[in-house]
Amino acid sequence: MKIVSVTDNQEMSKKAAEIIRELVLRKPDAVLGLATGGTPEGTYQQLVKDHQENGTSYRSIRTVNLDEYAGIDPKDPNSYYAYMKQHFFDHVDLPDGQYFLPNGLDTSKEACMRYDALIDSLGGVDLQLLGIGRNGHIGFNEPGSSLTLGTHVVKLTESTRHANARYFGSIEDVPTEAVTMGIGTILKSRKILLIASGEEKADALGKLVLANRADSRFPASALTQHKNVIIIADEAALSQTKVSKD
Ligand SMILES: O=P(O)(O)OC[C@H]1O[C@](O)(CO)[C@@H](O)[C@@H]1O
Repeated sequence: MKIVSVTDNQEMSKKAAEIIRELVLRKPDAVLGLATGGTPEGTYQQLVKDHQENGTSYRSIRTVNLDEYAGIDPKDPNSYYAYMKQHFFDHVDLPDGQYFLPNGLDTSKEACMRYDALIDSLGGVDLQLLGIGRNGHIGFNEPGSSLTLGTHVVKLTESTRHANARYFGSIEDVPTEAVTMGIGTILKSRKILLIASGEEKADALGKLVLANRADSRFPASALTQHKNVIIIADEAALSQTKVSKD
């Protein structure tokens, strides 16, 4: 795992966007694995700015998202589909029909298998963007998740529901389940870019940097099994590690 230490969220977002942009320029039909949550918002802002200023094109790019809440209509403003439209899809020239998310309204085993088959049919993910949960979740793979599964339905932990309640009216409105790419799916990506910002991620980052084997109690540790992982984290997120700014 390569760790890049940056000053703050803005520098993290710029560096992450630069890596994505380089791939899009080098491979205009690349498959991008995308993430939601607070952390990647700045990265999408940078990519949109670059598209508007420099014309970087997404015409032939395909994207697949990590996860979606179960039971939430894509039209619901709290869906990850709506998040992606709001932060990225509606502001670049990525054609409709070239972006995919798990379907929160069809959580059947068949639908999950179809999502993995779709990713395979696109040729696999070139670059998977990841955030990290305070408890070490990646995608919505909570502690205790199998480290080999494909896309599947998960029960969200109360800590994740509370962390994400800021987007909902109240904790009662936060779904209890989600559909997520499994860690098996994530590890198939050719490259993984994990971003982390802020003190609330310091504990998780501290554990991740020290991890030397995959342990299902801390799902992000599965990244130790992948040969091409880059972590971009700011000083606050790295405050419990010995990694210092380059
Ligand atoms: O960036 P945030 O909002 O802290 O979320 C961290 C992670 O949690 C999730 O939103 C799921 O809870 C992931 O999609 C994300 O990577």
